[in-house]
Amino acid sequence: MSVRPEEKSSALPISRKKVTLQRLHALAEERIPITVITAYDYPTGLRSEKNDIDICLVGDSLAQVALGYDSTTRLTLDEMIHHCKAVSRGAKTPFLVADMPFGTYLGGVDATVRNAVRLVQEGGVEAVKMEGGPEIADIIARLTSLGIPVMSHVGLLPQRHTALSGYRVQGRDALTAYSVFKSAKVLQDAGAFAIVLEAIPHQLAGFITQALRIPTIGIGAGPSCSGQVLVHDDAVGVWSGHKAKFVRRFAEVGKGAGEGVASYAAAVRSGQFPDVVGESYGMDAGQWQEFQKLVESAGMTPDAS
Ligand SMILES: Nc1nc(=O)c2c([nH]1)NC[C@@H]1CN(c3ccc(C(=O)N[C@@H](CCC(=O)O)C(=O)O)cc3)CN21
Ligand SMILES: CC(C)C(=O)C(=O)O
Ligand SMILES: [Mg+2]
Repeated sequence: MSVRPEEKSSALPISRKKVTLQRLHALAEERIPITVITAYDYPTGLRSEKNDIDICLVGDSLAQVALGYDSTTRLTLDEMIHHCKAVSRGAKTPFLVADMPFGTYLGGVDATVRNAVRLVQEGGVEAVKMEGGPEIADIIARLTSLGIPVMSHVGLLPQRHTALSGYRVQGRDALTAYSVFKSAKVLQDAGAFAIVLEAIPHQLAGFITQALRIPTIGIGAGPSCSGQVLVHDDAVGVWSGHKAKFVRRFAEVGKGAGEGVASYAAAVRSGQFPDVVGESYGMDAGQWQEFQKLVESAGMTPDAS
C-alpha cells in the first residue's frame, strides 16, 4: 500500500460522498494518499469538511493546542467529548475519529468499552484511536468485535512522554525498529482499521506500510505511508509552542490573526474604529426627541455635569 510521489497523479475523481472504512481501504489500495488533519471545534471541523479531508481526527493534542495544558495526559474524557460534539457538527463528510484520552483505555476492557461508547454516542465520532502496542491488542479486538472501529498509534506515543523521557523519535535502532514493526502487525491482527506511525524513520514506515493490509497514516514518518496526518494548528501556522521537525506550515494564520488583533486594538485606541452605523442602526429625529422626553419625565436626567 505504499505511495510513491510519481504515482500520486492518477487520482480517482474526488468523491464528496461520506467517507467510509471501505472508501479508506480503496484509497490505500489505489495508492491515493489519505489526508488526515486534526480538528478541535466547529470551525476547524467545518474546514475539514469543506476542503476534502478524508479523516478528521479530534486529537488529544487539543489538550495543548486548544486548552493550554502542558501534556495530553491532562485531558479528561468529558473534555474530549465536549470537543467531539462541536467537531461532529461541522465535519459530516470526513470519517470522524477521536483519540481516547490518557487513562480511558487503561482500566480494563469493560471500562474501555463504556468510554468508547460515550465518544461515539455523546461525541458523535465514528471510531476511536489509542496509543500503544500488543499490551492493548485485546482491547482493540473487543471494540472492533463490538462494531467500534479502532485506529491504532505506534512509534512516538505522546501520552507516554514521561515514561519515554520526552518526545523522541522511535525505532532508530534495529531492535526498537523491529519492536515497532511487530506492534503494528499485532495491532492489525487485533482488528485495527488503520495505524498511525508517529516519528519513526521513513525506511521503517515504508516497510511497515508494505507489510500491512491496513493503511498507515504517518506523522514524521516520511512519504511512503498510505496517508499523512498533521495537527491543524501546526499546518496553518497558529500553534506558537514547540514546533517538531516534521511540521510544515502551509499557511501563516497565526501571524495574520495577531496582526488583526493588534490593528483592532490600535484602531479602537485611536478612534479609527468604529464608524457610526447609519441606516438600520439609526434613530429618526422624532423618536430621539420622544426618548429624551421619556427620560426627563421619569426624572432620570443624566448625572454627568
Ligand atoms: N502542536 C502539536 N503538534 C503535534 O504534533 C503534537 C502536539 N501538539 N501535542 C501532542 C503531540 C506531541 N507531539 C510531539 C511533540 C514533540 C515532538 C518533538 O519535539 N520531537 C522532536 C524529536 C527529537 C528527537 O527525537 O530527536 C523534534 O524535534 O521533532 C514530537 C511530537 C505530537 N503531538
Ligand atoms: C497528531 C495525531 C496523530 C494525534 O494523535 C493528535 O493530534 O493527538
Ligand atoms: Mg493524539
